[in-house]
Amino acid sequence: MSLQYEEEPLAEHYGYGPPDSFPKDFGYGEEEEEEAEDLPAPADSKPRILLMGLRRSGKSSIQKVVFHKMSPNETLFLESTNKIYKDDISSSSFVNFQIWDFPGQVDFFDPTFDYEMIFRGTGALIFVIDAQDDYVEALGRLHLTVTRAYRVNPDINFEVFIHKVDGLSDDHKIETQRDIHQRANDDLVDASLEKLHLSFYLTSIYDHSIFEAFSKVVQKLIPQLPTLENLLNIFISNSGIEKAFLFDVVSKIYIATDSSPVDMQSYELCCDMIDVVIDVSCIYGLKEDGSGSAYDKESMAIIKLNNTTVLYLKEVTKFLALVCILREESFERKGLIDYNFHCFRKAIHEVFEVGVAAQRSSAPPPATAPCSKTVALNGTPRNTV
Ligand SMILES: Nc1nc2c(ncn2[C@@H]2O[C@H](COP(=O)(O)OP(=O)(O)OP(=O)(O)O)[C@@H](O)[C@H]2O)c(=O)[nH]1
Repeated sequence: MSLQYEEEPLAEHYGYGPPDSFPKDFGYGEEEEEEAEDLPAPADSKPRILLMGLRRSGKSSIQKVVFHKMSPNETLFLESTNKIYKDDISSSSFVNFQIWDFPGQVDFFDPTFDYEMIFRGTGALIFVIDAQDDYVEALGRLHLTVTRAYRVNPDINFEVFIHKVDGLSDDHKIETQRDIHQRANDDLVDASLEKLHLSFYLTSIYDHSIFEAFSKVVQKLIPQLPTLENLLNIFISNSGIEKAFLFDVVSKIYIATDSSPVDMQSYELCCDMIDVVIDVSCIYGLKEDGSGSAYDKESMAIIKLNNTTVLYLKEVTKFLALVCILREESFERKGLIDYNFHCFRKAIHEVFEVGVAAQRSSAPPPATAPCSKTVALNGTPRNTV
């Protein structure tokens, strides 16, 4: 990557603009693109993450902020969604899913709304509740939605985002979460659906909580997660590193971390580092004619903070970066860290190659078969409906 001055706006290269400017090719070049074409997956057969909830609860904002780099303030001008918006993000992200954003007023009794087909190919259903509003109606809708979905596909992960909590005090946040948790689960017990598990998250697009919550949602859908965690544990313990995150660079959601607890500040620090690296790279890293990529095999960065902490970022795959937090003393053994990283990177590639091989050898299921999970090129499961 050579550092050259580039006059064109950032949006042209890294999707800071409207959704259409999101980079289609965030990778290194044709070789890997061709490999991807070996495994065609019709858009509609990709596993889905559904975003549902009442009108104006914040569904489109979440999708735009997390996957399209829209700034939170811009979401004030989003128009109401009036049909299902399918967003296929797999060409620019490790997250090989379609995100389906539903209009607030979905009617399950409408015969044109084939909810069985929709829920059958769904990996996760995110139900968004506006915590700044009266949530009684939202809870009724949540119950109706999850019970319908569960009957069609009990394997769906049900995730509830208690959203817009930026407007609440800390006490109010906890109280709201407790109340929503209690009422939603009581409704399920009344319907004899104790087995249906709901996970709750407090989220806001105005801080990193929405990225953290999305990270957890996506992690549950990655079959290789335990292997990735193990590899990260081995890597950090042999390298004197305190914390390591494996990031999907484009969305800044972390797809795995070592097993030490995640503290929000460390996560935010690593997210900010990715922003800095990509911004600098967009301005100074592209060729004069605008070709090249803001993130490639050469991408790496070291940031030394004034509190003897070092942040170290290295490229792992076309979509993934490893971001580590370590002490300055440990960074003196950079040679060892780099050697361990080399082994770690190789192992990650092997993990995903096994996934690709498994997918190649498995015969495609018939079109009418029930949902079956295979593994996609980038490692995420690919459900076929
Ligand atoms: N304070 C705050 N406002 C938010 C947050 N997320 C979204 N909003 C605002 O909520 C409003 C509605 O957001 P949308 O994303 O359009 O909601 P939606 O659920 O997609 O609405 P429909 O398309 O009508 O179903 C917008 O004005 C957003 O700016 C948040 O985390 N905090």
